[in-house]
Amino acid sequence: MAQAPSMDYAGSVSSGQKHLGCFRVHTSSRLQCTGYDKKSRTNQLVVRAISVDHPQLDFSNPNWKKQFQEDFGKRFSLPHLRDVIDVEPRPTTFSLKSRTPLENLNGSVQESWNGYVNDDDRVLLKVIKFASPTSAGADCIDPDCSWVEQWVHRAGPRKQIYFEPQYVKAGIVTCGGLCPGLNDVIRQIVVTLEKYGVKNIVGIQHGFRGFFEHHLSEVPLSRHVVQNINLAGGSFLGVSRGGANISDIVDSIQARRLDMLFVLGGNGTHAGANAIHEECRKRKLQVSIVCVPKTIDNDILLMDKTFGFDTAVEAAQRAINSAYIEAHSAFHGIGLVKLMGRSSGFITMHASLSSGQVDICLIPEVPFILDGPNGVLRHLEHLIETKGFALVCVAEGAGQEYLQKSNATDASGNMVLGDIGVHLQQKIKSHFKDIGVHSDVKYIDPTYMLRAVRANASDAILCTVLGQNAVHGAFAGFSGITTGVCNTHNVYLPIPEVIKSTRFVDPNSRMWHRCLTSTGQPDFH
Ligand SMILES: Nc1ncnc2c1ncn2[C@@H]1O[C@H](COP(=O)(O)OP(=O)(O)OP(=O)(O)O)[C@@H](O)[C@H]1O
Ligand SMILES: O=P(O)(O)OC[C@H]1O[C@](O)(CO)[C@@H](O)[C@@H]1O
Ligand SMILES: [Mg+2]
Repeated sequence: MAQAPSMDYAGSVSSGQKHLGCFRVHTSSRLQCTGYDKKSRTNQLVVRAISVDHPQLDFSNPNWKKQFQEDFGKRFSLPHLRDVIDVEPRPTTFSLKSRTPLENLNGSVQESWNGYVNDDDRVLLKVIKFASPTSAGADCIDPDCSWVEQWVHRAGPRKQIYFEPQYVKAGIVTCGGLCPGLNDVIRQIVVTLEKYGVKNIVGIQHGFRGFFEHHLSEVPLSRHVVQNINLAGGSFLGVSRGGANISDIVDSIQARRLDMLFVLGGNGTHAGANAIHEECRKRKLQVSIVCVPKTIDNDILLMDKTFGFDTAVEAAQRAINSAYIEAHSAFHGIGLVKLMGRSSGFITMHASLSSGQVDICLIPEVPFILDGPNGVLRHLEHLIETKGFALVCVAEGAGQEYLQKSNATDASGNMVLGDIGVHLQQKIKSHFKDIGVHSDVKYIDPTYMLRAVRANASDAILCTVLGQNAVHGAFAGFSGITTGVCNTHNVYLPIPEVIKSTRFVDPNSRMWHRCLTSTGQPDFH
């Protein structure tokens, strides 16, 4: 039997006269809160959409919103070099007019229009006002789902910078697994640095290992070197997992005399980059550490999407369409496709939605049972009976409770998963054999084909924006930040806020409901 998502006690909230006990649901970033119901004399589920960040807020206090916003402002304020060292700003060298910065032809300073981002510019993080915690996808702070503005910092070039470009040495490193668009981001970082006037740009090879494995030398980078690297997939600098000894890395940063480090990676890389930033602060180094989130899994909090995701979804279409053709042409054909997504089902959900051919979409966030009248296998029987074939799309992290746990981890400490695709294939085959119905199961696992391709057009644009904004963030003196897109606008976020947890598909969201509408699948529990 598949288990319901596990829950931990996460504190209590007060709402009016009610005192609610709240539990964190492990597959979501929400809390479920229960309160005593006088009528039934039992604890009842009162609300299931309170943000996990503030279970301690007293909502009966009329000032709670102010308190929340103050705290939010602190959490999302961007760490800056001047917080720990004396650094003076200077006028930017990043010219939007390809002429002397901030000057007209006659030499007078141009005040009216400048095209730079003001340090006080903000972007609204949440844009829906949910009328009730029961609204689809509701993400509430208090049990009444009150509207509270949550502002984050806008990304982009500032008028004032904190480095003298001609003396800057900048490094770029790509960590974790591959992702379409890595080369596009590297390229944009290099050309933007050059636009500021930076001449010393180097690539660190094979992730964090490149900092201390001596045979991995620095790769000099320039517009000329990176000109065409976006035409191929992979990483021009190489990637790796593991090998993040923070103190050694910071020693290496000092020895190399790096002033800026651009770190491209997922959750693990962001944790590493933040630790590097903290160590640099401790040593009072004038070094900016800026991340660009990279993951086909789209599992980074707060962002609309990460680069590479769209391309991976597109690459998955070939596998899904092939499985469909095979299943459709075979007698009682069942196509089964397993797609990447260690703990989040975004690729599988979006690929299923995009193809429109999938009958059953299985993701880690939504538990399912295989056997019994409500199970996946019974529904497959129904599909074979009614339409003669079926197509299943499963995320690699789904249904792990059905598989033997090995407790093995990769070099970065990520859990090595069991193969749900092979398990499902065997279960489906033996089920149809047992009930005496012919079936022809065709299993496709495209694995790395999803991420070893070059970025598609929309990801290439996203990479361009992110790469450029990363450089603007470093020159603006921020460190320990990452850059992303929130509600279509470009922002800087402090790293700890995006790695509080993995981002999951919300089973109460409209997108998951759309997927269910499209597949027509029932609840498998
Ligand atoms: N908590 C952590 N603290 C410091 N460093 C970490 C942490 N977790 C992972 N790292 C380091 O970050 C690098 C990348 O981590 P990981 O292999 O998990 O990839 P990732 O960035 O999460 O990307 P992907 O989406 O491909 O998994 C590795 O060198 C790893 O050692
Ligand atoms: O085999 P590797 O390189 O460790 O990468 C596998 C993992 O990388 C991811 O694509 C994330 O980048 C996961 O979906 C997958 O489990
Ligand atoms: Mg990871």
